[in-house]
Amino acid sequence: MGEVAVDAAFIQAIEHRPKPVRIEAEGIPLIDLSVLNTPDSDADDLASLVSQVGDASQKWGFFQVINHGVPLEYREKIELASRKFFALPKEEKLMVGRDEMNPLGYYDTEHTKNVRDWKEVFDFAGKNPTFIPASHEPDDQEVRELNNQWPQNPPELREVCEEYAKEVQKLAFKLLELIALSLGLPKNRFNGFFEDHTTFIRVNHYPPCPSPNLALGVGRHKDGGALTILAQDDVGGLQVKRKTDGEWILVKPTPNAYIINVGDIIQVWSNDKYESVEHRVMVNSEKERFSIPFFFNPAHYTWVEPMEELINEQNPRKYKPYNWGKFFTTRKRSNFKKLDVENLQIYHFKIDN
Ligand SMILES: O=C(O)CCC(=O)C(=O)O
Ligand SMILES: [Fe+2]
Repeated sequence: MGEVAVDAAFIQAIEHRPKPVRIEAEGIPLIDLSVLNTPDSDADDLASLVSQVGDASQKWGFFQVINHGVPLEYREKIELASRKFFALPKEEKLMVGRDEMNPLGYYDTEHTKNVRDWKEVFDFAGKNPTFIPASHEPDDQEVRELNNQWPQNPPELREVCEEYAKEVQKLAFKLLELIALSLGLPKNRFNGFFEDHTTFIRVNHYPPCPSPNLALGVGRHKDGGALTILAQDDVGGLQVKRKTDGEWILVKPTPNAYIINVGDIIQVWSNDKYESVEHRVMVNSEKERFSIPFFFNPAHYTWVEPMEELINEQNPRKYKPYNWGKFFTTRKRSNFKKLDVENLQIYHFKIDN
């Protein structure tokens, strides 16, 4: 049986394994952001863009953007440098290994829903230092300072990562404003939550896998933060769970586009108008794949709750407030070690109306 060539820790339950027939996304909207970078664009063009973002966030929770204003050279440089980093011997990569104290750096044993992912990652924070709660314990008020860990090799990794993060952050704020407008809120309604943001950027490397029918690069999950801005290479493997029928849809790579998805925080802010949609990553036996998600997250002390302006008698509040930093640290715990309990999810804060 050539089938089982991977460690049992990687094997998905039968119902979560990828199917041999793959459906490609026709439906994931492709949105042109050039209006944002055209100084004399008119109000109608902006209104049309806002409604496209709103429709896509509501129907799919996912969309791709082109003409997004992030110069291609930054993306090419980080891709090249991270290829060099992942090609290093494991011992060298582990010199910047993540541990329970510092969740930033190199890591190859992440578990999603308690099954090991077929990948290795390098995480760095968008702001250095970044502050998060010292523990997941609700009564512990202590705050921990996180610092990025940079490897010696390749020497340019630090600079290209920092430059990339700076550029993508500009796009993140533009998208945040479009989403606010699409909900009928003032453009800068969410901006204040991001002053001390806890954004982190992950470089994912998915090596070829001898049993792509049994394992996943990342198991099914929803992104816990506000927004994710993902660069994927031309190999493909990201699948999104279509809201209409629950089918897994492959997101076909579009050169130089970014894939955007609304995370759990926007779901809560929008009081469920928008939904953070489940996705996962398939691996294949021939090609390695690289992807770079930028997880745009608010300050750790943010209390996440539905926007007052969106709540009324017909549309009552659907969530109790929760603390983002505690949510984040609780989640991090479960992907560091295999826990017997279910991962913390936003529905744990749901109010039964
Ligand atoms: O690699 C990808 O395409 C997506 C990765 C992802 O969903 C994640 O890291 O949260
Ligand atoms: Fe994700």
